[in-house]
Amino acid sequence: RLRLRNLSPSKLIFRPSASCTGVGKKWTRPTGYDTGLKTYNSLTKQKEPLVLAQEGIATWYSCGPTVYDHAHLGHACSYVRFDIIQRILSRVFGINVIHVMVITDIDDKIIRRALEKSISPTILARMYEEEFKNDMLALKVLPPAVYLRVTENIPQIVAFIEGIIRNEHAYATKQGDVYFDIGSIGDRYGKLMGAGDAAGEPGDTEKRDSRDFALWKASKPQEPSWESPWGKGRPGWHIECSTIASSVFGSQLDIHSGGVDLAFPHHENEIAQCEAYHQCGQWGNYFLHSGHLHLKGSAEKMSKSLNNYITIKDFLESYSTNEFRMFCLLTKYRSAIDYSDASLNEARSSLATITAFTHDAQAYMRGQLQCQAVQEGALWERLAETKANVVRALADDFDTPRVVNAIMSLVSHGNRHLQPIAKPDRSPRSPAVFGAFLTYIREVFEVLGVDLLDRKEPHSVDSSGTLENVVEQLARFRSDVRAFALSVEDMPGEPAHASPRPHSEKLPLLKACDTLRKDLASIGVHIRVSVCVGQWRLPKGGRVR
Ligand SMILES: Nc1ncnc2c1ncn2[C@@H]1O[C@H](COP(=O)(O)OP(=O)(O)OP(=O)(O)O)[C@@H](O)[C@H]1O
Ligand SMILES: [Zn+2]
Repeated sequence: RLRLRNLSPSKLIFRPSASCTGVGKKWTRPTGYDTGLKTYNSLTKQKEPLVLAQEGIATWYSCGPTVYDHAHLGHACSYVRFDIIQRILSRVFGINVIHVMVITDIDDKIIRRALEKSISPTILARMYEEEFKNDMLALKVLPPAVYLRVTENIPQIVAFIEGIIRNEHAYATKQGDVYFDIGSIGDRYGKLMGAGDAAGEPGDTEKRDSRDFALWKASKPQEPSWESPWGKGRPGWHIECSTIASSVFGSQLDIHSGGVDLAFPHHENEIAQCEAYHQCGQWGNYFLHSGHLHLKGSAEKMSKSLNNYITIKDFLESYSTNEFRMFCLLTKYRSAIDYSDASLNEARSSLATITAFTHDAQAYMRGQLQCQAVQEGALWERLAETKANVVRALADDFDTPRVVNAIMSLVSHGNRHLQPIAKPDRSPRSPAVFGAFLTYIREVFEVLGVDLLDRKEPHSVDSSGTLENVVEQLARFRSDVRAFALSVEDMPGEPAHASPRPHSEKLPLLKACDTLRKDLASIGVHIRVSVCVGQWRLPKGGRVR
């Protein structure tokens, strides 16, 4: 253990004071800082109060991708969902999340794919790692505090295995493999998912128990390998995560995350290794698992190995980052999610409804949209209720569908008051409360990583900004012309009580205004009839097609 500490510089920077708790198989509620939130813990299969070892800090380890192919929407879904949770923890509840992610840059699939392509496994892995990071940036996933590669942590992994052997929970075989000795921890194996498949990994006949899994694999010809006390070889899969998480966070971890497929055997084995190495009863306090993304109608998850995937890049040709996030927000992070054009269109249309409301609220605030008087007090109350409901939903296992529902209901409430009226009305106006609706809705989505302002690349901001100005000028001009056409002068010889009608000479002007409105509508720019100034709405993306 001392050797590992010496080899791991990150330990010098951050070492939590709390040590791991718990004995036996049963989960022990951690001691420390109660966040007031509840989260579903796969260790207990129920929601538990989220208690962190240190006030205001969450140590979080997540399994990263195995980089041998393009990242797909399954990955996107898992990492976006956890990004949303981390944003909620930090931006709503003020918790500093220290997130560490491993990049699996050596394993059987990488070696196989590199051989097929006749390139080195390192080159292959770096290529797809870079692509993964760029895809995550495109999806606005906040990067972890640090990415750590397996191949850059081999001495730490060797030292960690030595520690487990020293504690008599692992053994080396004559062939130069090292196995975890499941029998040595008795019935404590299986605290996450149960004892699992009795057959275990296929392999060495020198295994003491068929369930024993590899910590170190003796090298085969043509495979990358590293020196070790057991001869040349490379790490098994699970040991990378136990070592890297421990090298940064020590013997105790608040939160561990990954897709649900990783719960067994990967996370189960990580737990066994860490508790054997640190000689403690509860290394990771909370295990969070995200549900799988499936192509609609398919029972299988989207997967590189099944070759049934859509890459993130291809997806972003047709849909936006905001739309993908909204698609993720509409389901709970733990549930399986069906991918189809219909579900993406539902996300698109929810976003469009919210954006339309923000435009209408702005038009109302500018005085471009005239509506009937509103009961302002009731609107303020409604806003306060929504705020409280949103925080309650977020604190209840990060229930984002409930949050979206609460916001949609606020929007439809606001929309009911923003119906344009055709006749001037001198009743009092309430712009401030609509401003409050608008900023609150923007803030909530900003926290969740959806940018309602939809800021574009600089060049498109310019062109859409110019277009907005042109359309605004046009709407104003049309509105002035229309007001003039509708104005009624006293006509000599007509009785004062005659119903006011525009002069017949002005009728072509009114017709032209109408035609302009219809023509603009056909290209997606909607001018809503209002007595004051024309209010218009641009099509999505600010482009006139
Ligand atoms: N279809 C999916 N839905 C949700 N999460 C997924 C999906 N596919 C992979 N993940 C998650 O993405 C993360 C990285 O996965 P990894 O690169 O190890 O993929 P994998 O499961 O090996 O991929 P594949 O099955 O495509 O080969 C893991 O947490 C995994 O659970
Ligand atoms: Zn892992």
